[in-house]
Amino acid sequence: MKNNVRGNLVITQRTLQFVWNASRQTMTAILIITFLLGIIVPVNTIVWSRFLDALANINPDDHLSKVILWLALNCGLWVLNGMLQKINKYYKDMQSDYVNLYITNKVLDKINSLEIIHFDDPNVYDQINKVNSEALSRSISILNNLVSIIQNGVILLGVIGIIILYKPAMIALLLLTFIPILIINIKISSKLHNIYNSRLENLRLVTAIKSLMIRYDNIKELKITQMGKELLLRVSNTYKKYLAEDKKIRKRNTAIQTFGDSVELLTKFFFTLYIIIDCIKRKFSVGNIVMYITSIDNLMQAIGNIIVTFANTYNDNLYMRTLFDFLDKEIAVSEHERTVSLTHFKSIKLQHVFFKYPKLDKYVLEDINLEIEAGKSYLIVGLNGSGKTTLIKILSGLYEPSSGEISVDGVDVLTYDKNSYRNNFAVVFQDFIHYPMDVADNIKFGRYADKDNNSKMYRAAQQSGAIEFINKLPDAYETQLQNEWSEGTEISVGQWQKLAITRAFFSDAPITIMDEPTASLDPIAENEFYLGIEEMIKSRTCIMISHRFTTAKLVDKIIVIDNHRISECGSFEELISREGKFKELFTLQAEKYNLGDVVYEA
Ligand SMILES: Nc1ncnc2c1ncn2[C@@H]1O[C@H](COP(=O)(O)OP(=O)(O)OP(=O)(O)O)[C@@H](O)[C@H]1O
Repeated sequence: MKNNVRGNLVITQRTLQFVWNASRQTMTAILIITFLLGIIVPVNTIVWSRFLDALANINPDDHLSKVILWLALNCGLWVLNGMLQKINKYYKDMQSDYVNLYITNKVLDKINSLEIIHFDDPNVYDQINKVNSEALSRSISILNNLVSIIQNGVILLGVIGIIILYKPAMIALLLLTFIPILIINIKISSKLHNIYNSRLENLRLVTAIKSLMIRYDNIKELKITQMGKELLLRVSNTYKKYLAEDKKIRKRNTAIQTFGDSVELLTKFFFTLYIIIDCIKRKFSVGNIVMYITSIDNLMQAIGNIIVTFANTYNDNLYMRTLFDFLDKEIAVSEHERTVSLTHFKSIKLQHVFFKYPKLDKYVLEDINLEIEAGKSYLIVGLNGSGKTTLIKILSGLYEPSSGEISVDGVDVLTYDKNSYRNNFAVVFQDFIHYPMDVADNIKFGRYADKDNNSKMYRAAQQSGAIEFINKLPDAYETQLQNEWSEGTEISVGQWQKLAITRAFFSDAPITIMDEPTASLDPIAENEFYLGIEEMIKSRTCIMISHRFTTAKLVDKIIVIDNHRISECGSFEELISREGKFKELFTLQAEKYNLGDVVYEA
């Protein structure tokens, strides 16, 4: 969207559509009340002038009824004005909550629909951050601007109606004096927005440091390394730098705005003086003189408000543009129409697959040729950074290969609907999620469609070996996890890993992938895990990444990744009989387990 008049109108219109969609009834109430509030001002100006005239023309023996009537009417209008203001505030507060809910839903829905590749771009984080911190207040501000424009527009029409009877040229003259004020306001808004944008990434870093400092998991390391002070210093240095910049900007803006206000006041003074001299010459009544002076005052206020509102809307649009740019973000990262559902398969084949991450020039996977057969089990081994996890991400459909083909039973994977393809996988990543919820949710999130199937949950916990520690928790499966929440219980790293494995067992996905599943397990737990895996291997396709070669004999095939390529692939017997990378790594690890007379087979 462009930053021209048309672009701004489109953003304003889309924002108002948002506000309107959030709650139509509340918005209708706001518009009606705002209109009434606008009418009250010119009506009250006339009523007050009539009161003054009735008062000026009163004789000692006259009845006071006329004076009392106008005064009572004036008073009644003020009471009505006060009531409407309060009711309008109530509706505006409600509307603000509805808009908050509406925008939150839209943004989270969009975040949910983004692919992992979008999150490799730091700009996406800046955008989300800006949207999260600004979109609500800006859309409410645009609602307030709309309300202000309607109210001041009605006032403007009312008082123009009064002044036009007196001197129409005055209106044009007044409008002209406000043009420079509008330009100044827009320039200030643009500048502030540019400054805000230039700081986004640094401020995001500061927020990340602040939340890092209050994470329970991090506190132990911060206490030992005593890096809390250093982090605090970095946060406060960033703020101090911006504080110094803001001081300069605010000083200049204050000077400009004070000058603008003075010009406005002087204009008002000269207009009022002119009206008084002119009306006295033309022998107008006191009531009429007061009516014209008040009308000029109201007119200037209404024009001033409308101008400030336009400048604010322009400013808000700069922020709302980010929301709409974010919501309009292209989701399709592939030009293929992926509509076919994948329910079952016999084999997944990778042919000449190359892959590089968007930010890297080098390939992380090179010429990968591999067949994953349903019902078989695999172990992927290789040095750190060789590309094992990346291979899993490609296989499970999180990234598309840069070149080469993945096919399912001979059909290009790009034919299949992404989610239906991903439903075939249960993956335990190294950095799996610790859901801040209870144990049951942490397990059932593996396949939430089966959330009512508790016996399946108990079976999965049995298979993973998690059942024992879960039963010892204060509320067993209903125990809230993590100390940060009331009644929360902290569990160990290994116990979290067991839960993540249980989550995979709970899922019925035909392929289970586990990236370093035993890294945090004690020897007994590791043994239990392998018993569970032996069971799992019988019914599902299983792929494991592990630096521990204990699994090597359990699986049908071992895939060795060396320097981003598959260097070997075969059964344990085949690979151990070759003088390759696998034998080298296996022998190295086996030697480490050689304790005196006892040789522990890996
Ligand atoms: N999102 C990403 N963006 C850019 N580079 C990445 C990304 N993820 C991983 N890499 C890089 O890709 C390479 C392979 O990473 P990968 O995680 O696949 O290795 P790995 O074999 O699983 O390592 P480890 O055994 O340490 O888990 C590494 O050099 C890593 O820095």
